[in-house]
Amino acid sequence: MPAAAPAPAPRVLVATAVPVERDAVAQAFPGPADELPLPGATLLRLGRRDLIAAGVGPALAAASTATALTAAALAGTPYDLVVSAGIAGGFAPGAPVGSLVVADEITAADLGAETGDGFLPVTELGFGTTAHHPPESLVRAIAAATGAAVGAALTVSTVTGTAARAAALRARHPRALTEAMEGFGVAEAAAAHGVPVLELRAVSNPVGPRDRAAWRIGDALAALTEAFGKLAPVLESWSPHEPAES
Ligand SMILES: O=C(O)c1cccc(C(=O)CC[C@H]2O[C@@H](n3cnc4c(=O)[nH]cnc43)[C@H](O)[C@@H]2O)c1
Repeated sequence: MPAAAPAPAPRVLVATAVPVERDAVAQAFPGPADELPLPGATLLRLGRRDLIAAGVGPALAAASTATALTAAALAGTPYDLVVSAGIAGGFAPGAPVGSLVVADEITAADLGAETGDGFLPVTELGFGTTAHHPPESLVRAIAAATGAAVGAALTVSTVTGTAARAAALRARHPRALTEAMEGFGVAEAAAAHGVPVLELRAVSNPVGPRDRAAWRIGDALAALTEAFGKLAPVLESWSPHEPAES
């Protein structure tokens, strides 16, 4: 009997916030790129990987990601995996500037209600969800290939600018390694389509008191390019058999 043909590499959508992050990811995938206009955003197609600068913040990131997922599904070429990627703030000491983090949990850290007794997550108000969980085996494989630390990636709508807020977030989320603004929005869109999600972040600044001089965006973008270079073979050999979670 002839050997079965190898499964095609998974179709992957990488959603960054801004074009400079998208271009840092694209540098890891040499070859010609096609541009495909969508409502509100443009896809950059590099083989079986599509890259989108989905916008800053969870709402725009969710809308753009959902548009790309829907367009792919309607074209009969649905994605197998969505990756939220970009720069982030890092919580000390686990995620120093320049380091890489792959999320085993993507958490909406400020989705809820403030009360006299503290913050209540939206789930305790009886709504929705506050966390998505990427496929465990893929997270482990990516950490091994890239040297990324594994932990929770927080998504916020307001960038932390004080030590007190950083401490409050860490008290509520002791496993948090990063803070960024898109991961949960991207994950909500992926979950609505039943597609697994990852979040990969390169740390550009510490989470804490506002200090623009301490930002190392260039270093973080270079770390992102290097990480996606190491990630490519892992993604290509990954088989999307682990069920998507919510
Ligand atoms: O002006 C400031 O103080 C300031 C501080 C942190 C981030 C910003 C941004 O406008 C960048 C938002 C953009 O980058 C990601 N990002 C990077 N670092 C962080 C962070 O510490 N907390 C939240 N988001 C961060 C984020 O995902 C956005 O795409 C301005």
